[in-house]
Amino acid sequence: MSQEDREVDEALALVSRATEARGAAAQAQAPHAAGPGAEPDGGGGAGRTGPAAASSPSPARTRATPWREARAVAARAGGAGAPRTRRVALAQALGQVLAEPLRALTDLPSFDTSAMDGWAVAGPGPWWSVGEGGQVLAGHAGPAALADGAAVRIATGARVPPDATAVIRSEHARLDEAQARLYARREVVQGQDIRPRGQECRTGDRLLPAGALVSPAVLGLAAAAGYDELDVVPRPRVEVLVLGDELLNEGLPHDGMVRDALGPLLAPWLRALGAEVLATWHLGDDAGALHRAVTASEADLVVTTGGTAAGPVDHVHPVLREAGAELLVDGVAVRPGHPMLLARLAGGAEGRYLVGLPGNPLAAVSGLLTLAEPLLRARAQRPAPAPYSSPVRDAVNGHPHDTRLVPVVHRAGGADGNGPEQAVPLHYNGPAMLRGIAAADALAVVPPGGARAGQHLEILELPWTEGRFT
Ligand SMILES: Nc1nc2c(c(=O)[nH]1)N[C@H]1C(S)=C(S)[C@@H](COP(=O)(O)OP(=O)(O)OC[C@H]3O[C@@H](n4cnc5c(N)ncnc54)[C@H](O)[C@@H]3O)O[C@H]1N2
Ligand code: MOO
Repeated sequence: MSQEDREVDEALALVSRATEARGAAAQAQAPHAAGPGAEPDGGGGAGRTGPAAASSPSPARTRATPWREARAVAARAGGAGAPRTRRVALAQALGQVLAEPLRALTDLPSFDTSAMDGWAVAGPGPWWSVGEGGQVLAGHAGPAALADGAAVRIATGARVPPDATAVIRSEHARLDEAQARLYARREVVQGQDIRPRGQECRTGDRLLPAGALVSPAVLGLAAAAGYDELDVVPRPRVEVLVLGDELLNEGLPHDGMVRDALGPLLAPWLRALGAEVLATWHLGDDAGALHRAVTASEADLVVTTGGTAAGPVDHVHPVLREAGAELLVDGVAVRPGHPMLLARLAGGAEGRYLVGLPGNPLAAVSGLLTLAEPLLRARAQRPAPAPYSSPVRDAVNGHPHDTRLVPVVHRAGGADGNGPEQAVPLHYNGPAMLRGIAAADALAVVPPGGARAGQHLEILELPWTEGRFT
């Protein structure tokens, strides 16, 4: 490993082989993430739980939904209700998905077009130069038909005159000005450098399917194909409620208070998942305020942070009960993040939902990807990315019963760095830590029991690596 690699490893806090070898040996006894910077799973809650909690059955454990099933439940919830569509001006469609297939409103090109600056010619040469020194320019109405044996100057993008048989690039032609005769410097092939009408598409051709993400290139294609507006799936509206009296919005932590790490993280992350974020509210630990906010919200999805566990100020469960919500997922067999929940809120013909994220920051990210992401994806009718897996460079400790989500970076394998890509697990993956995920490219899905070095693990990309634009 070069010095530079070492520095990168250090900067990204990568798990060292030595650490993992130790960890793998200890795996059978110790279910938790090992190595410097890792915390015992479930140990982020200010010492309220010990390492033994994960392996001793608890009420939460018995009703925890398996990780994959929890994602499927969330996707089904997001997909419930009638499909929705909204017509927006082209520029507003960026980053949204097409509600209808994009069909060409015109042939493209819509006329026979010169692909080069040069001469349009009819029949075999040499040709008489016609047009009195003028030329056929792009953006002009139909030129006159070209007589057999004639040549006229033409610009790239101009309409090719009727009866022209080829275009000769200016550098491949020689004009004898005295005689007004044009000679080709090389063989001329019928149709050369003419883009025939309809070469790219015919009117009505399906250019893209419904569900395609409107990228900058799609905007360009839609404009070329004649669109001023597009029918897109409206972004799901999300409201974020940050709970906790101990949270500060600025400055250094002091007197047992900590900075709110989730308010700044959630709104842009949710936007990257295709949502429109209506607001982020800081509600403290006030059950009344939470009840009012949940019942009054007009969002399709309310996301809360903190208050999911069973502490004295953990108000999410009681407030949901009081609000007549139906719990669809109440705890997930995943680390971190197992207290996460999904509820269907009363009211709203198309279904309104609440995702309760645990307060520990990486646990909240886990809940975001486990419950909010599939729900929003289905609601926005975005197709799920093709699942993919990557071999993990180092062994990763597993939880005995639960799935683990572990931040990883993608790195080329092999001693020379030219081998196939591997996922390298990062340090600082404890539930209360963001240091690992902030350096990560993705999260690896580690099955119960852990993974061997080289084992293929499912990879969850972070949404900004998927190329979202908003
Ligand atoms: N008796 C038990 N206690 C806990 C359990 C359990 O099963 N039994 N689970 C632990 C696990 S695991 C997690 S995760 C947390 C979930 O707790 P809550 O969702 O109720 O979250 P809080 O108690 O409000 O906060 C937990 C932790 O996170 C900090 N926090 C909260 N919000 C933020 C924020 N916006 N930015 C930064 N940090 C935040 C908070 O200060 C606490 O340190 O419960 C365990 N306990
Ligand atoms: O382990 Mo908790 O689920 O810290 O996230």
